[in-house]
Order: sequence, then C-alpha cells, then structure tokens
Amino acid sequence: MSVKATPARPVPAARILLIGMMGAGKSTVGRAMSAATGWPYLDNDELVRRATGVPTRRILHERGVRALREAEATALRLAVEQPPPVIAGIAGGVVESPDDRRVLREGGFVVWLRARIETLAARIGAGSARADRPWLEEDPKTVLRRLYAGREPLYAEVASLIVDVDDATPEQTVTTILDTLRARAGG
Ligand SMILES: Nc1ncnc2c1ncn2[C@@H]1O[C@H](COP(=O)(O)OP(=O)(O)O)[C@@H](O)[C@H]1O
Ligand SMILES: O=C(O)C1=C[C@@H](OP(=O)(O)O)[C@@H](O)[C@H](O)C1
Ligand SMILES: [Mg+2]
Repeated sequence: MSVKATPARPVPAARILLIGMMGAGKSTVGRAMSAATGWPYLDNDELVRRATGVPTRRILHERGVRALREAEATALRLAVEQPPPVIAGIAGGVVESPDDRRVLREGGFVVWLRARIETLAARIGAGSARADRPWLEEDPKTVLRRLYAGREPLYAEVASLIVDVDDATPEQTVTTILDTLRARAGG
C-alpha cells in the first residue's frame, strides 16, 4: 500500500496526544508524524526526565510505581501546556487516574493507538524494547493482559480518534491521523 508523500491540504495546527499500551507505537508514530509535518515531538520519557531529572526506569526502581505515576502525570501536564502544533507521546498508564483523563480530554486531540495483546507482545517481548520496559519483568503477555483489561474502557473514554495499528506501518498510521484532522477541519 502506498502512502501519500505530500498532504493534499495543510493539516490544521493541533496538539496531538498519543495514548495506548506500551508497544502500541506511540514513540515510533510520534517521531514519524514529526518527520512528516515538521511539528515537534515530545516523548513521555523525555518529559519525565525534564520534570524530574531522572529516567523513568530509575524512578521505578528507586522510588516505586506511585512515584513513576506522579512523574508521568506531571509529564502529561507539561505536554498539554505546549502550544500547538505539537505531538506528544503520553505514558500508557495515565488513563488510570480520573484527574489525568480530564487533563487528556481537555488538553488536545487524543489518539488511541489500539493494538491486540499479540501485537504488543510481539513488539516489546524481546530485545532492547523489553529491557527498556520495567513492567515486563514477568511474562509480557500476562502483564499486558492484566493492564489492558483495566485500561481498555478508559482509553475509549478519552479518545478523540481510535486507530487500529496491528496491521499498519507507522507511516500509514500517521496518514490516517493527519487525514482525520484535515477532514474534521472541513477539508
Ligand atoms: N507499526 C509498527 N509495526 C511494527 N513495529 C512497530 C510499529 N510501531 C512500533 N513498532 C516497534 O514496536 C516497538 C515499540 O514501539 P514504541 O514506539 O516504542 O511503542 P510505545 O512508545 O507505544 O511503547 C519498537 O521496537 C518499534 O520499533
Ligand atoms: O504502560 C505503562 O504503564 C508504562 C509504559 C511505559 O511507556 P511506553 O508506553 O512508551 O512503553 C512507561 O511509561 C512506564 O514504564 C509505564
Ligand atoms: Mg514510548
């Protein structure tokens, strides 16, 4: 399948907030969208480091899950303060907080990159992608299933757009999102 190299019309400036489970492709799609649009991409990991001075993995190991969630909630608030156009990759777990769901809904165009457990496990179950994800020290599929069961309705609740990413390249997902923004702006 070919991907449009040049958008038919300019995409209206937006604050795009990418959400979804770890391994859904938030960082990859965010960077591909940045390359396609020239808009800046801010990743949760980078925002956490900016807010706390410490990488996400170290926060988890040294201060625990509560501290990591707090840092990721702060990162979300930094993301929604950025003037559009901007793209941000939001931590997978922030939807578990009602307050953070409100910040998401009010903060931008929320895109849920939805993927099956099998897709997530295949993408993060091995190699450096797994090493970077402290949550997956047990069996990845078991962890993913448990987390996803609680989060699926919450992602649905906050999403402005849902994109199924299982069979899409990052570039195809970018095109889907940008086409939707253009269409919603009347073009
Ligand atoms: N559409 C895709 N097809 C195949 N692999 C992908 C796709 N999107 C991401 N990946 C791979 O999956 C892994 C996780 O992607 P990443 O962007 O880090 O996800 P997230 O930020 O949502 O946790 C990376 O190794 C990445 O290269
Ligand atoms: O889903 C989660 O609970 C988490 C996902 C990770 O980010 P990615 O979604 O970029 O892997 C990171 O925020 C943290 O380890 C928690
Ligand atoms: Mg990521």
